[in-house]
Amino acid sequence: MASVSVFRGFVHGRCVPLFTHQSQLPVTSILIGSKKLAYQSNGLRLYARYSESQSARTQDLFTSRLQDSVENLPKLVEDIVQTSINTGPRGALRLAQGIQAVIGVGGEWLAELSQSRNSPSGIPSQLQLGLLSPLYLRKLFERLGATYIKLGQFIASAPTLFPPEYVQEFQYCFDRAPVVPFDEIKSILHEDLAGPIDSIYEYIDPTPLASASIAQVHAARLKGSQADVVIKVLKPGIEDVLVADLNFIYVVARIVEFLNPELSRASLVAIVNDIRASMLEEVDFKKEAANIESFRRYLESMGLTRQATAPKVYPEFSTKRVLTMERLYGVPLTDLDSISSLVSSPETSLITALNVWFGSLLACETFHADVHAGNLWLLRDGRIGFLDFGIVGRISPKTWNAMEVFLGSIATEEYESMASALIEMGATNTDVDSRAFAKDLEKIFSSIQDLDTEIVVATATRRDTNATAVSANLVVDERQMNALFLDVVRVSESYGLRFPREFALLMKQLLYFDRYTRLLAPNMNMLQDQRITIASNRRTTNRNIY
Ligand SMILES: Nc1ncnc2c1ncn2[C@@H]1O[C@H](COP(=O)(O)OP(=O)(O)OP(=O)(O)O)[C@@H](O)[C@H]1O
Repeated sequence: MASVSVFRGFVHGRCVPLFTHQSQLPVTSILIGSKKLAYQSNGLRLYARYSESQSARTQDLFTSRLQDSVENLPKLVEDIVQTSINTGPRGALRLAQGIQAVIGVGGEWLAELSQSRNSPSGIPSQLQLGLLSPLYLRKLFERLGATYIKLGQFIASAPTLFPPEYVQEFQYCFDRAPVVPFDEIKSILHEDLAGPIDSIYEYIDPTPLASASIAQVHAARLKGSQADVVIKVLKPGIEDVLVADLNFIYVVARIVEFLNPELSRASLVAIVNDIRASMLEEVDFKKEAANIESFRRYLESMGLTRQATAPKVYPEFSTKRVLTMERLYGVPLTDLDSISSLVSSPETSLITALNVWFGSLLACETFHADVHAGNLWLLRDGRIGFLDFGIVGRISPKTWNAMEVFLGSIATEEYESMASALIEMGATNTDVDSRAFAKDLEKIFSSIQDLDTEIVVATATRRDTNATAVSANLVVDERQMNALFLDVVRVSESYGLRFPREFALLMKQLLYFDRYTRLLAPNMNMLQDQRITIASNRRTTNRNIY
């Protein structure tokens, strides 16, 4: 029977040659002498070199790891083959582009290196790690395009997960992406829209309003109604690039998780799968148009159109790659100076934004799941403008009920209800010891006393009575807040809980809103303020009444 060599891998930190061959033997593990261990399962046999000096416990661990590996190997191979088939020829093209990018940035690094060799101060630290140093890795990501720029943005916004020098350097990934020439944009419009472009648009500004990683946005005016619009155009070839890159990243994650099963606890593959699914949704503007429409319907049905809006979509001039929508005029919610010149109370605007967004969690089919400052504006007419519905989440009433209890319990420090809310949300078949879980959560939250905090004191004077009210609020460093939530997730996972994607999406939005609160209403507590309609208020109100 012929054996097929698969690859060399690491099992429990030791390099082992892995290979398979056909066999019909039942599942067994055999230690062959002191040097070799064989394990047979599912018609596969796997050998590993092994040393006598290992302790019995390590041998057991080793055998069980090996057993897992063998069981997972056929699925891994099948997955890799299937993913390669799905990727098709674009995989080869992307590989060539990848090599070109590495050669390009590698060349820059070599040139700088040879220059600094002659300098008396020696080789600067930013060159020492080669292409893995923050500067060159960021340059490489930029050359590799959309997917990696998005990954770069992820690194830049996750200071708790990545070293500060990388977080700092990858902030540049939020800058403008390379501009697609207007002629290419015009030819996409020409291909996608029914009828000549001049018969639809009176005018299109050839200089883009924005050039992001996936799309480019141009200001325009419609022919008949003379309405000011923007045209969001998907950058050419972006879908192929995303499919090839995300499939590649998925395969790498699968292999890494196979070689180091410890990582499966951090659900590496699940994270990559989530990123893959949400990024591929973003490249279909028909979906984005449908999300905007459902948000507008929500505003209409709740009577909120005077407080907030999302751009009206022109479906007759929109396709999968082109989105024509009403142009909004406003400033990001973080531009405090401009906001103060538009409204007398930035705090009221923030409360409106929070109420509209919290309300959408249940009353709208989807919720906006990317409320970074570029997507949340204060409009010139004082309304809140929600832009960019590329990433949305859906939350079931059951998850939201549990989420309400969770948020309420943060404010009231009730760890038993926090534990049962998390158990409710995190799908698991195993019985969770909720008391022990509550104790662990309490430990995490009691560490909040060790966080760097700052007390913000605000005063307000009533004109009629001249009475002055003083309020104080504890402000916790944003990074530490992030770390706190990660700790909650980590400890929950150690109890076998797996949270739905919505949980992470919701937490991320809360962190954005937390940032806006610090800026626009530093003396307000988002989770406890009576003017904001979320669970914790209702719970507190009820408790006060009864
Ligand atoms: N309806 C609109 N009115 C005015 N400006 C708009 C409108 N839609 C988009 N823009 C401008 O274009 C920019 C990019 O748009 P959008 O966020 O929808 O694209 P994106 O590709 O999803 O960007 P990113 O990936 O950075 O979130 C916005 O930040 C805004 O400046």
